[in-house]
Amino acid sequence: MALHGRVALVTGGAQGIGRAVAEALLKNAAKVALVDLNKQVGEDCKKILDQEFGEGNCIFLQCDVTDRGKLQDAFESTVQEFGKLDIVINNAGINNEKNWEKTIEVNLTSVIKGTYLALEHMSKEHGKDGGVIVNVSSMAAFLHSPQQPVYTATKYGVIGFTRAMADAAEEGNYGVRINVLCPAFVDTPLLQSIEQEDNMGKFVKYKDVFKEKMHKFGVLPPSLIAEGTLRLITDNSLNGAVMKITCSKGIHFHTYEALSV
Ligand SMILES: NC(=O)c1ccc[n+]([C@@H]2O[C@H](COP(=O)([O-])OP(=O)(O)OC[C@H]3O[C@@H](n4cnc5c(N)ncnc54)[C@H](O)[C@@H]3O)[C@@H](O)[C@H]2O)c1
Ligand SMILES: CCCCC[C@H](O)/C=C/[C@H]1C=CC(=O)[C@@H]1CCCCCCC(=O)O
Repeated sequence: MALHGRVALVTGGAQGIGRAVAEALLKNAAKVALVDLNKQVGEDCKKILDQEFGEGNCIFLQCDVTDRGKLQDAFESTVQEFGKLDIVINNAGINNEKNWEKTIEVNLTSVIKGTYLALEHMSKEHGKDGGVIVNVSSMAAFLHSPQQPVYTATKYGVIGFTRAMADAAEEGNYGVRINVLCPAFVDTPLLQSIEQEDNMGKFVKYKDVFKEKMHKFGVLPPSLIAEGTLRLITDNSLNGAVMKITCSKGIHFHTYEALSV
């Protein structure tokens, strides 16, 4: 899929990985809806992106992705503003082992909601023209994190759901490709949450262990994650792909043994 003139919705788009993806999309002449809970950061981000890429190419929609109605409104506002929807990046995520139910709501349940809403607006089964969905998981789904058991579970879940939905989309001829992104540590504000007892709960005592892992494995720039995301969007051969991004191997793909059925 070429990006020029395409319309993308990015959840968690106000900062971090989501903002980097939004910038990369705008650089390639796509239109972007930044969907984020944080009003101030989101409005500031939009102002900067408008200055860099011109007005009319980006909107900010304050929305809690766990609120199904608000998320549906954000999808509808995006189509109302730009006339269509081609790309959805379900990126919003949190790290909270104390309020772990919230972590499941944001990191997994809302990715499922966002995927189904994306299909309502892009799938041929709904009379639309097709598109691409990228769901954001983590390398925590491959090198599980004893300091983040529920975060780890949500990221495993995003991979399983996305791979199953990609097969469903192919079998059902939705015209939509669905891929999953698994970055290692990335230099964003999310990493600061490992210091907070409010986020880590009883696991905060292991924060030095976590920092040692960050030192060992390295920390990626958000721009590299954006590069990988654009590849998942533009490479029409990719559906059900599990992209890993690490300091040691860069952008690469996880392969699964074919089940002998
Ligand atoms: N930073 C990393 O090391 C890393 C590594 C692998 C995967 N990830 C994943 O990448 C995604 C983005 O993480 P990040 O590092 O950019 O984090 P971040 O905290 O910098 O940005 C996340 C954004 O999501 C928004 N958000 C949080 N909850 C929301 C909600 N309920 N509704 C709407 N928006 C909400 C926040 O306001 C924020 O702007 C997450 O899914 C995260 O799990 C991050
Ligand atoms: C504080 C919240 C931020 C969480 C960010 C991210 O989702 C976490 C990933 C790490 C969690 C445990 C790991 O080992 C994961 C990192 C594994 C890195 C593996 C690299 C392997 C390699 O380089 O070959």
